[in-house]
Amino acid sequence: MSQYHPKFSSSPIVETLRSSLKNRICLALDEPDVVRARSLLLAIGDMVGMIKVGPVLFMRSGMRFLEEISDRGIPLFLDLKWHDIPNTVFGAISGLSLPTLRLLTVHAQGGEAMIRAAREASDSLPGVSPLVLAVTLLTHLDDRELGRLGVSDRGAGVLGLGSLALESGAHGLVMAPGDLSSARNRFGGAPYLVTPGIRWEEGSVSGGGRKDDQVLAGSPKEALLGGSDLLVIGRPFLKSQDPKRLLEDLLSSV
Ligand SMILES: O=c1ccn([C@@H]2O[C@H](COP(=O)(O)O)[C@@H](O)[C@H]2O)c(=O)[nH]1
Repeated sequence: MSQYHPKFSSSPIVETLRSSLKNRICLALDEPDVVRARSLLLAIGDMVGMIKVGPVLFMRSGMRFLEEISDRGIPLFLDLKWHDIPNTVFGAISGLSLPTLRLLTVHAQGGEAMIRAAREASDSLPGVSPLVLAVTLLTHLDDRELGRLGVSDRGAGVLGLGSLALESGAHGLVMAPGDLSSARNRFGGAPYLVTPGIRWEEGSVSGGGRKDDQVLAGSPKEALLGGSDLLVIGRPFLKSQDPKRLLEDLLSSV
């Protein structure tokens, strides 16, 4: 029997985001060279559902590049994975002013008060409030590393952190493709579930058959079948000779 958690009922803001995105592909723009980042933005920015900016680009271009994406009307995911005391996280999020910002991240391990502060700050932003996503267990952590962090069972760790985060006000979670099915089984369809660690080898263009540091990589099909709302893909596009064709092949295969 499914252990669906009745507390997590569908929220209009999550449903609106689900129905408004062009597709479920999110380009992770982890490009240190701003000129190259811009050329990828111009090549495929209008074709993906969302663009994610994390510390790699943010440290080089600050808010400027985020504003550039937002000015183009592209849904934006700010992935700075805050993990700090509640007051600091509240202050960071409440300073945001990006009209197309739709997702932001905190670490679930920051705990209940921090996640509540993130949610409160996000709710108070003018315009459409971004969803607060909590990162459960990072996709590069193998069992040995998890053991050293005191986590003996990955699945239980993801579900435990996921429960904590959703009960504390997070709209959704970030997890590896292989963790999705048990999360959907436990939490139901309401939370917005995002999956990085996407790798594939299909069709005429390779989607980065190598896993890089993504120990828990899974294919786009696995992630979609597991119930992912958004597939976060970086290096396969960043390293591709023809990112537009790679994206077209991917979109036609899923
Ligand atoms: O557990 C996590 C959380 C976030 N990420 C981010 O997703 C992308 C993945 O990029 P690839 O190049 O496709 O591996 C990257 O921005 C990470 O910071 C993650 O990989 N795992």
